Amino acid sequence: MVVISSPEAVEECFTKNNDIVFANRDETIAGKLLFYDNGIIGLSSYGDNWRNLRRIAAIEMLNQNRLAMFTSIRQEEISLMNREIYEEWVESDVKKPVKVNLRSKLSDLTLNIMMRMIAGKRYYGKNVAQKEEAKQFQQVLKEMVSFRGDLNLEDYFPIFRFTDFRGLKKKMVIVMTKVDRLLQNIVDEHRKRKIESNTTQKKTFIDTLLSAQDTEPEFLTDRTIKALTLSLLGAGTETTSTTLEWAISLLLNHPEAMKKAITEIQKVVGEDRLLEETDLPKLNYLDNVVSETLRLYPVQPLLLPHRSSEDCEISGYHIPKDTVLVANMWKIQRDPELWDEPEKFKPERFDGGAGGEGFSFKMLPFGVGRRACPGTNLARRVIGLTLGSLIQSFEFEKLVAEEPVNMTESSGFTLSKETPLEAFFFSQTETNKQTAEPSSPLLTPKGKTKNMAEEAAMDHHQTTSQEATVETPVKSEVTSAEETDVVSSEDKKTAGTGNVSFSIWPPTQRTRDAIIARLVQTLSSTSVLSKRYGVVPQGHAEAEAKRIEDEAFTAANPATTSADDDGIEILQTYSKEISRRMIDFVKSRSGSAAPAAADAAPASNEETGPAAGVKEEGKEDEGPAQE
Ligand code: HEM
Repeated sequence: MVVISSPEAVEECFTKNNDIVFANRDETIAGKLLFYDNGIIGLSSYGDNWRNLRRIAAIEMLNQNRLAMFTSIRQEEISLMNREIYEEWVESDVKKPVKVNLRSKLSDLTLNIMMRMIAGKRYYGKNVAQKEEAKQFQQVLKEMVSFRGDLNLEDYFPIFRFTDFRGLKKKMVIVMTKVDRLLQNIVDEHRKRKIESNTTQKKTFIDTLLSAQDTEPEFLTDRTIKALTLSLLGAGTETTSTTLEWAISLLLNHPEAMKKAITEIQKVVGEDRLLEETDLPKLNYLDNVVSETLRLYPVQPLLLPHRSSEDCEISGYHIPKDTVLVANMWKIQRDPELWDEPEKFKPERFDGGAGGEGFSFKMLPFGVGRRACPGTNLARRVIGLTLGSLIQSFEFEKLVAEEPVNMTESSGFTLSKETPLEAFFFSQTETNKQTAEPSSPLLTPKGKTKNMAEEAAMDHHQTTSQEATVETPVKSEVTSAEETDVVSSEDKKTAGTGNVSFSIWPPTQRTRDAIIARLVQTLSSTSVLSKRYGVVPQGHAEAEAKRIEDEAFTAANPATTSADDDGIEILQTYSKEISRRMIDFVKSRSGSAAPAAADAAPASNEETGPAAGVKEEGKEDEGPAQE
């Protein structure tokens, strides 16, 4: 094994021809038995299989366009986590901030984000639809993670290859059988839905892979799809949540930095809305905080082990084939020769960006070269957005005011905090807390609340062109109605068995006005709808928007629909009625025959499905979400 710990050596190993020489991975027993015979991206040997896996992951999931399509998932999940924290605080002792275990919250968050992007499923937190399946997933994941600390003697002493020391191999095979079954079920479920719905609509990562299966059947087998899923789940969740845990710990220990981050967010985003991903490029200090966290606490401090595929020379030394190469980035990123006050948390050192010339080969938390992390953009989006949203929505404090958060590092290949981070959270003053609304679904800065339709109306301002075809003013916030308990309006409280339940119908006048305003905007300014059917003059759009909303409100009222407990069905009807009327109006106005049905499909978040619009109403409006 060769360990390198200088930027010069890193450059020598991971550029030019040496980058190819060291592009192999070290094969392990765990990789063989738990990860499809080292068939996931991070463990696969350099060659066609690895190249294809990376290509597909990049094209179908990790490039900037695909990431932009999944923005709403990340924002929703972060909002849901914030809401959960908020509710815990509201439900706890009114006079105190609430103690929150951030490790588990952040871990749940990153798993939910990844699983929703991959398979449209959320398995953690309060709003879980498929509870039994979620339980199985959580259990299997726990079992997989439990192998992590195990040292496999077979990996180090070939003599043990043919034995099963401590029965570890057998246990791994059993766990892998469960993992495989679970993933196969998910793939089958997607395939079934694809056949039944007879649509080419591409939604989740697995959906796109199944479609691609038709064109690349030899490579994109079910096993490859499962291996890709496992690649991203394994590499993209804990890395991100652990970095977040370090970042929050550092901010708690550096109140002046926390203050600067808050001030920047207030300046750039303001106090009336929640931070969004599109704000991130303007939040330089927040970005510096993330970079400085990754410098001090790179989750993969030694990158992943690389293995040479042929003899080569490094710094004048002969390195034989099959040598394992480890790059000690932790050492380089704290080297006093390279960094001013290296042990200090100084986000300012990254003013001007961490990608600048001055940092090349001395700041590489994501690695470099052909085996570098392909998830860098996704990780930075999730970390920036989560960190910023938490800071913006809550005040948080250390458990013991006089003592710094314990920053002891755990042992092992991954650099995590030895003790899970817990902190006190609150979002307003004590007096406000007593009047806080427990139903608050989505927090706006520092605990102000906002109801879903308002959020939806706002959300559509940020909808990317890839996400939507036609914008509609109301949309469901989470995947399915079963999951949706997040909406509030008049907050009609009905005392239950000690719990409080809320109805989302009817919406407040403010909400209805927001929806009308959104409708006017959709009709009278440039949108996919107006591009196709023409822009409606402002005055006309205002009158029609009012009519459409009013008629939809009447049509959706419980007198004409079956009342449900929480109003979700009514809200969905309301949403559909608005969308239907809007489409009818623009079509009748253009006076033309209905255009190609697919082009007229109303907005639908890639996951939320038809709740947002007319999709269910009539075939003529059905069509694939455009990519
Ligand atoms: C803070 C978050 C993250 C950090 C610090 C990180 C860091 C790294 C590092 C150091 C490597 C190894 C590079 C090498 O061996 O030279 C790696 C590999 C990898 N990462 Fe990340 N990563 C993060 C998040 C993600 C995310 C979100 C994803 C995708 C969803 C991802 C997917 C991968 C994959 C697939 C590999 C294997 C690449 C290969 O072997 O070709 N990572 N990551």
